[in-house]
Amino acid sequence: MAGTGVFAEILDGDVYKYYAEGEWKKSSSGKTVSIINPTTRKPQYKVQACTQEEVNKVMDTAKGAQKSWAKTPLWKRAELLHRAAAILKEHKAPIAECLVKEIAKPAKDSVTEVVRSGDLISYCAEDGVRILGEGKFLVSDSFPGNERNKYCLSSKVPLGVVLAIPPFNYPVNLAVSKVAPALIAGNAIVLKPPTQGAVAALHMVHCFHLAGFPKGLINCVTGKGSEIGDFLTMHPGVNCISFTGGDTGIAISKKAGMIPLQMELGGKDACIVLADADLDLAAANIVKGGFSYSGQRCTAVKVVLVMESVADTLVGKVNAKVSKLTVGPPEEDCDITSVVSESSANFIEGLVMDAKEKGATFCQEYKREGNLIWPLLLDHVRPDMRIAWEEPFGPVLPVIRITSVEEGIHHCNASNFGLQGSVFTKDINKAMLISDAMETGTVQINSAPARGPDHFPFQDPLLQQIFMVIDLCWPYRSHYTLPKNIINFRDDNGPSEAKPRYA
Ligand SMILES: NC(=O)C1=CN([C@@H]2O[C@H](COP(=O)(O)OP(=O)(O)OC[C@H]3O[C@@H](n4cnc5c(N)ncnc54)[C@H](OP(=O)(O)O)[C@@H]3O)[C@@H](O)[C@H]2O)C=CC1
Ligand SMILES: O=C(O)[C@H](O)COP(=O)(O)O
Repeated sequence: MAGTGVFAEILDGDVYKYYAEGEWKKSSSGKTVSIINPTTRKPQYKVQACTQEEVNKVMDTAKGAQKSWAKTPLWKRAELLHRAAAILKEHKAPIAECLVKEIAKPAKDSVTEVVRSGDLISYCAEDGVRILGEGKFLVSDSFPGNERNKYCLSSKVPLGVVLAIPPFNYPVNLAVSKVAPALIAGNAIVLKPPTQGAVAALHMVHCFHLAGFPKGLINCVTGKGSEIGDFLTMHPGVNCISFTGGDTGIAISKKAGMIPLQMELGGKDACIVLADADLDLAAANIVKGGFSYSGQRCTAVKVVLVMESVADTLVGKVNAKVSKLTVGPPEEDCDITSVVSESSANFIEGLVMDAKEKGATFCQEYKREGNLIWPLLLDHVRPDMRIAWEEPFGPVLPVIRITSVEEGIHHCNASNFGLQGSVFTKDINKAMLISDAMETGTVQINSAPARGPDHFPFQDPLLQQIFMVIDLCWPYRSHYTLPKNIINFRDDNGPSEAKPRYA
C-alpha cells in the first residue's frame, strides 16, 4: 500500500515529504498542496509546498553532488540505475495504486506504466554505457586549406543540473525518461513532479534513494507549478530544462536563459483514412488510439480525416466499437475513466458545446457526471469548430470528411501542433508520399500514433536526450534539424516519434 512499508519514511502524518540532500524533508513553509482524486473529487493526498529558500538549497547541493558524480565511472552509474530499476519494478503495486488515485489511470495501465519505467531506466543505463563510452578523433586536413598539423579529441561531458518537469498523464514514466538519461550522462537532477501524480513520483524517487545514489544528486521538490514553476525555470543554478506538457512549455522557453531546453508539448495527431484502407483495421486503431486513457495522451488520435466515399462505413465501424467501451472507475479497469480535473472536464465540455452550436453530428449522446465524460464521436466536424484544431485531452474525437488527400494533408499541416500523425491505406506508395508530406515528427502507417516501444526515437526522452544533455560540442543541434520518422506497421503494437515543434 502507498506510504507504507519501505515507503513509510516518505510520509509525515498525512503529508508526503519532499526529497533533498538524500533525505526526506518537511517544508518550512508549513503549507501543503492537496491532490484531488479525479474519480471521487475529494482530497486524496497532500504534498509539501516547498519554499524558494528550499529550492536554492537544493540547487546548491545538486551542483556539488554533480561534480563528483561526473567523475564516477560510467559502469558504476549504470549499476546504480539497474538497481533502481529493479527496486521500482519490485514496488510496482503501491506506485500503481497512487496513479489510480491521483490521475484515474486504469489499474492495469498503471502497473504497466511502472514496469515500463523500470525497463526504460535499465535501457538508458545499457545504451548510455555504449554511447558515452565513445569519443571522436578529428584531423585538420579534412577541411579545405588545412595541413595535417592539428588534432581534435572530443568526448561527451555532462551539462550539470537538469531540471525535469513532467506532465500529469505519465508522472512516473515521463519523469524517469528525463531522470535516467540525465543521470547516466553524469548530471544531477531536480525533479518538479506534476501536482496530480506527485505522490507516485515521490514513491519512484524513493526507489532511487533505496538504490543508494549519492546524497544531493537526485532531488524532488513539490508545489504547484503556478507558484514555484517560474522560480525553478529561471533559477541560475539550472543548466538544462527537460519539460513535457502543454503550452506552459512555450512560456518557459520565453523565460529561461541561455540553457538547452527540451520541449515535448501537445499534439493534434491527425489520422488520414483513404478510400482503399482496411476500414476494420482503421476503426480498431482509431478507437484504441483515440480513447485509451480517455484520450489523455499526447499521441492520442485527435482528429480523423476520412475520405467522404468511405466515411459512413468507417464511422459505423468506429461507433460499434465505441459502444463497447466500458465507463467507470479506474480501480475496475474501465476503458474510460474520469479526466484529471474539473477544469479539464469543463474545457472538454466547452469544445463539445461549441461543436454542437456549429452543427456537428453527435454519434452518441453527450453525457458527463463530475469529471467522467462518456466517449463521444463527433461527425461532420468543420474547420470553423474549435474541436477541429484544439487538443481536448479527453474522450471526444472529431471526424472531418474530406474529398481529396490534399485536403487531409492541408488540414494536418495547418495545425499548430506537429507531434504525430497516421495514414491508413493499402497502397504503400501513397502511404510513403502522404507521410512525407505530413508536417509531423512521426507518421505511422496503418497504425495509431504511439510512443512505444520506448527505444524508438521520440525526439526528447530517450537517447536523443542523452546527446542533448551531454553534447557540449553542439548542444543546440536539434534546433538545426527536425527528425522525421515514417513507421510502417504490420501490427498495431508500434512505435512513434515527435517533432520538437517549439524547439
Ligand atoms: N509531447 C509529448 O511527449 C507529451 C505532451 N504532453 C502534453 O501535456 C499536456 C497535458 O499535461 P499537463 O500536465 O496538463 O501539462 P501542463 O503544461 O499543464 O503541466 C506540465 C507540468 O508543468 C508544470 N507547470 C505548471 N506551470 C508551470 C510553470 N509556470 N513553470 C514550470 N512548470 C510549470 C506542471 O505542474 P503542476 O501540475 O503543479 O501545475 C506540470 O508538472 C497536453 O498538452 C499533452 O499533449 C503530455 C505527454 C507527452
Ligand atoms: O504522454 C504521452 O501521451 C506519451 O508520451 C505517449 O505515450 P504512449 O503513446 O506510449 O501512450
